[in-house]
Amino acid sequence: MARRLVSFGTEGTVFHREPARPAPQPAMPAAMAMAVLTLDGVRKAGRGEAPPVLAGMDLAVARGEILGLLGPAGAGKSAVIDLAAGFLAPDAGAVLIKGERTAGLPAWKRDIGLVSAGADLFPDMTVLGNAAFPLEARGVARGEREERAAAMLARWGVPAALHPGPVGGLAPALRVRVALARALVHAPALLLLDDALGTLDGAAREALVADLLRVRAELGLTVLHATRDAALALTLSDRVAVMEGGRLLQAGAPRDLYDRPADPVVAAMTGPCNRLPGKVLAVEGGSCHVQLDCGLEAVGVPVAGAGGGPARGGRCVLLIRPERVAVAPVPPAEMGEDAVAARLIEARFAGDHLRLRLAIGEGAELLCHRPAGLPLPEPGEEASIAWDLGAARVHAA
Ligand SMILES: Nc1ncnc2c1ncn2[C@@H]1O[C@H](COP(=O)(O)OP(=O)(O)OP(=O)(O)O)[C@@H](O)[C@H]1O
Repeated sequence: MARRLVSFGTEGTVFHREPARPAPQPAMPAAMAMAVLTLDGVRKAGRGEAPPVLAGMDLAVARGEILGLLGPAGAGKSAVIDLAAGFLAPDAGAVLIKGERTAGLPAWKRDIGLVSAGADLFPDMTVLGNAAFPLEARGVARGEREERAAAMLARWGVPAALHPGPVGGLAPALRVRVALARALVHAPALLLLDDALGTLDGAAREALVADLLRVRAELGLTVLHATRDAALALTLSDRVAVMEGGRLLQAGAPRDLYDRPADPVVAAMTGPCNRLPGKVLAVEGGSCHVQLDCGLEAVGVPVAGAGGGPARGGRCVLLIRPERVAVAPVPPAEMGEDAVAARLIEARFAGDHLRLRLAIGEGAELLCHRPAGLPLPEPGEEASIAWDLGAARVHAA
């Protein structure tokens, strides 16, 4: 029998070949001129028959902002970093740093610092030598550069005096810290991080995220960081830009992206999400009534995507995050008017929460995250589920 799921009470400096008088450039829009980094309609073709690396990318990183580039392998995140760093040239469009076009400007003349995956330190140099290198390349005298490098290393919790030898044997977390000190010692306008925290996990990663946020506040950094890790992107960033296949899918504040993804792909990339396919019965007053393929009837918020919103009679998909599904070890009538029968398939302990797999309707499965310690049904036992109307979002399929 069709049931209805609706609201429930859960809740280096060399000058060369530059023209004496630069050619006049078209006027920049104000927002572009104020951004530290701008990608303006950047295209980059793939190799041979491969699809484009970037298919018309617009992106702006504002001064003082931490912008996370989030996407799967091959999305084009490193390409964006490499374009900003000057390791890659666009086929069309423009890359601007502090409002200045960068075409032809080599990497070492750009006002940037870069930490790539694996940190890429000079293995035979000391910690201090590595951190001081950008100043040495800029002709800063030895005494001053070592003083500045030591101060920057201390900011990252690496006292140079404690690490007098070559960096070759340093632990991964220390390597990343030295690489960060090296990237920032010359006070660049933009810090580029290409999966810089990818070699770290657990406490080491947590500590580095905390230090990045602290140093950002101390120095007023502007950061563009690329990662495949949704949790890291959401935690570290003021804004996240979600990419796939060389395109920007959606950019926004972490909370907005997570709670209001523009489409199911962004929803899946930003965290675990249940997808229940169905057919639209009606769209009225900000609600979308859906006949789910599993036989249940449900209501969610209709979402207007790039191709339009859900329309009566059309196929759709209802999305709901696992933590927005309430579960009770009681029959639906006891849980509430809009609760629906469910059966617990499996409960797995995940530290700060339990991961429940529940069977609903005919052949559908729902993932649910619940804080440990709440009363839950045993596997195989009858149970009930419900969710708030606003937690379910309906997209046209
Ligand atoms: N110089 C280049 N010219 C043409 N294609 C390239 C170039 N560099 C990389 N690519 C291709 O561009 C695509 C995007 O690669 P990119 O490294 O930017 O992805 P990514 O999102 O950073 O992935 P990952 O998370 O694995 O690092 C890949 O298919 C890659 O093979």
